Amino acid sequence: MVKRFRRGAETVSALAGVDLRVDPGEFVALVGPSGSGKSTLLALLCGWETADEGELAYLGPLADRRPDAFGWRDLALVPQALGLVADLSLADNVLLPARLSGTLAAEEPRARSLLTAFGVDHLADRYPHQASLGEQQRVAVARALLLRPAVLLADEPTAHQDRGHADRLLDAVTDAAREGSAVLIATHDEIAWGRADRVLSMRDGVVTEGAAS
Ligand SMILES: Nc1ncnc2c1ncn2[C@@H]1O[C@H](COP(=O)(O)OP(=O)(O)OP(=O)(O)O)[C@@H](O)[C@H]1O
Repeated sequence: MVKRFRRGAETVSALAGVDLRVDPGEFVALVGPSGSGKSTLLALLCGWETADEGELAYLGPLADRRPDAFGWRDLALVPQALGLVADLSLADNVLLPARLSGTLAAEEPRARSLLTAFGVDHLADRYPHQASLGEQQRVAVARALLLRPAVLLADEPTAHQDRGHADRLLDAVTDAAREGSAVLIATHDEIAWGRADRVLSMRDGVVTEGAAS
């Protein structure tokens, strides 16, 4: 896939010909310097942006559908900016995918257990602005995991965490892959690279297999 952005007279080639495949059950870490195109790739994969050239195809039960029409059960994203809803409590943010899919009561126990696993259960009734950035990030990951999405995308999901909380998030992400999700996370966290099934390196809008030396 190729993606260019216009910046005044300048054209930025954010993705210069990216070719990748992620299978169900696989945990793939995407590493690369700032500005190399990681967020742009995730934006294409979730349907926020469209490629200028090339093709994005989801297979299996997601085949022949556009990602911008996917529900939270199909694809969940943890964006770099987290995207929590400011006027919902942290618990209600986690439960939002269930509320939108009409399965609120059924998912309440899982929401509670994710909040507990991520050490934010005692903050369940607070609003995002009343929580630290790291706590908000853990809530955003819990929301993404809630409905066990077929595709899980996350942009630097451990960026605001200490090692202990980062490891708990990585445990949950690894579990998601073991339960069948196709997982792709952009990360600078070297521990995450070690836990992934595969590492892809991104530089100047190009992806190569393996960690860059
Ligand atoms: N909307 C946009 N308009 C113009 N240029 C953009 C836009 N979005 C991204 N870019 C440029 O595309 C390139 C790739 O950006 P991207 O955000 O994908 O990088 P990244 O690898 O995710 O960086 P970081 O690790 O800092 O989040 C950068 O040169 C960036 O400045």
